[in-house]
This record gives sequence, C-alpha cells and structure tokens, in this order.
Amino acid sequence: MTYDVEKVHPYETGTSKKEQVEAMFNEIAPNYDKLNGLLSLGIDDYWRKESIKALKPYRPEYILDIATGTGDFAILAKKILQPRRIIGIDISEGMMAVGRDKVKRKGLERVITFERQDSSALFFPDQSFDAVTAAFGIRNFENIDKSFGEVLRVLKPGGVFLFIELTTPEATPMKELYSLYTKYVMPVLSNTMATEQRAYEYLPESIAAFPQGREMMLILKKNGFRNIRLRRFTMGIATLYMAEK
Ligand SMILES: C[S@@+](CC[C@H](N)C(=O)[O-])C[C@H]1O[C@@H](n2cnc3c(N)ncnc32)[C@H](O)[C@@H]1O
Repeated sequence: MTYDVEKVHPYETGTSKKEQVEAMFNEIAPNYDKLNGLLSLGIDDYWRKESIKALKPYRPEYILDIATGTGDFAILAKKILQPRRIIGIDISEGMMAVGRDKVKRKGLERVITFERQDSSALFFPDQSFDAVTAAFGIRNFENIDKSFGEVLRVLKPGGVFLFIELTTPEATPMKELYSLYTKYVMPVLSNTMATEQRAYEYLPESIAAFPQGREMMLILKKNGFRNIRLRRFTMGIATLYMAEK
C-alpha cells in the first residue's frame, strides 16, 4: 500500500524520496544534533530515554537501530540496556559519520557499529535481532510496508519492534500551540542555525501526513506484528509504538 507521507518529498527535484532524504540528511548532518535539541526545546532527550526504558523487560542482547542517524538512540540503548551488540543502519553516510565519532569518543565502538543500509532491503539473515528500534525515522521512509516487512523478517520470534515518531496533537490547547509553533517558531529557529530552509518545511509537512495512533497500529497489524501498543508523549507531540513478532 502507498501512504500519503511517502509522497511528501524534501525537494522538488524529481528524484526518488530516498535519494532526496539522503541528500537532505547529508546536508544537515553537522548541525543535526544541535538543531534537534533546539527545535524540540530539549524534550526529545526525555522521549528517547522513556522509549528505551520500555525495552527493559525484553532484555535484548542484539539490537538493530534503523534510521540510526547520528546514533543517539543506539548510544542510549547501550547505556540503559547493556546489550551485547547494537548495529545502526542508515542511508546517510553524513549522519553516521557524526554517530561514529560520538561512539568512538565514548569508547563504545566494540558494541555499537554502523552500516549503510536501506531499511527496506536489509542485508541481515532472518531472525538476527531481539529488538529493532527507530527514532524519528519511519516518516522519512520511501516504502513503509516493505521496511516493516524487513523488520519482521530480521526479528527473532517474540522479538520486539519499538519506534518513536513525531505526531500531530489532537487535543486543545496543544493542537493550537503546536500549529503556531510549526508556523512561526520553527522557521525562525532553523534560520538562526543557517540550515537549509526546505529541510524544516519538510518536517511539519511529513509529520502531518504520517499515519498516527490507531491508523499506525492497524498498519503494524497488517504487516504481521502482534501485541501492538502505543504511548503518547507531551500531549501527543510524539508517540511511541511497540509491537512484537
Ligand atoms: C530524523 S533522522 C533520525 C535520526 C536518529 N534516529 C535520531 O533519533 O536522531 C531520520 C534518519 O532516517 C534515515 N533514513 C531515511 N530513510 C531511510 C531508509 N530507507 N533506510 C535507512 N535510513 C533511512 C535518514 O537518513 C536520517 O538519518
């Protein structure tokens, strides 16, 4: 199935969403961590921690972090869960270069490694991982169903898929505040970082088009996952989804 969000592209260059997303993240990679903290007013750190903590009961030893970017989710997973191995995959070498540097500075390179792979065509054998994670990545995928199929394939039976994604708040007053924020504050903040403007127009557009809540739970179910749950953060600005194989 094709989802509206798969048609939201960063640029109007006529190339595939995957190529445009890769180019955009390569471009913003050096500023990504700073900008992320600034745009979320630092709350993203709390969302990430709470999400990773939800994996504790599963005690995962082998973790795959898809759309790993600059590696923050993988680094947190190492700290909180103490697994044997974490592999981060991403299509943007620029983002992973920042991640590799952070991992090296923290002395974690024996546990966390990075590979350039596309979430919709993973190189790993079936049933390789106890957990697959993704933070703020799925919205950027060109093919969500294919990627979910790959996640299911590489998970061990009983393994868990956990992802967090930005969502649009539905209740007053957060709904109105969020709309004002994306319209007026976000462009000013991203301008101060001298980043490419289009990258931060793409952000609210892709959030708005992304299937959320019950719709996302049905997509996970259709793709073969079970025991699907969600948790909303900060009145619905972000949502955590968990599902099992
Ligand atoms: C918003 S960043 C999130 C990075 C990181 N997970 C975090 O929490 O900060 C989204 C990432 O998804 C990656 N991405 C987009 N499409 C992908 C795909 N098909 N396969 C793997 N990574 C992809 C991008 O390159 C980018 O690094």
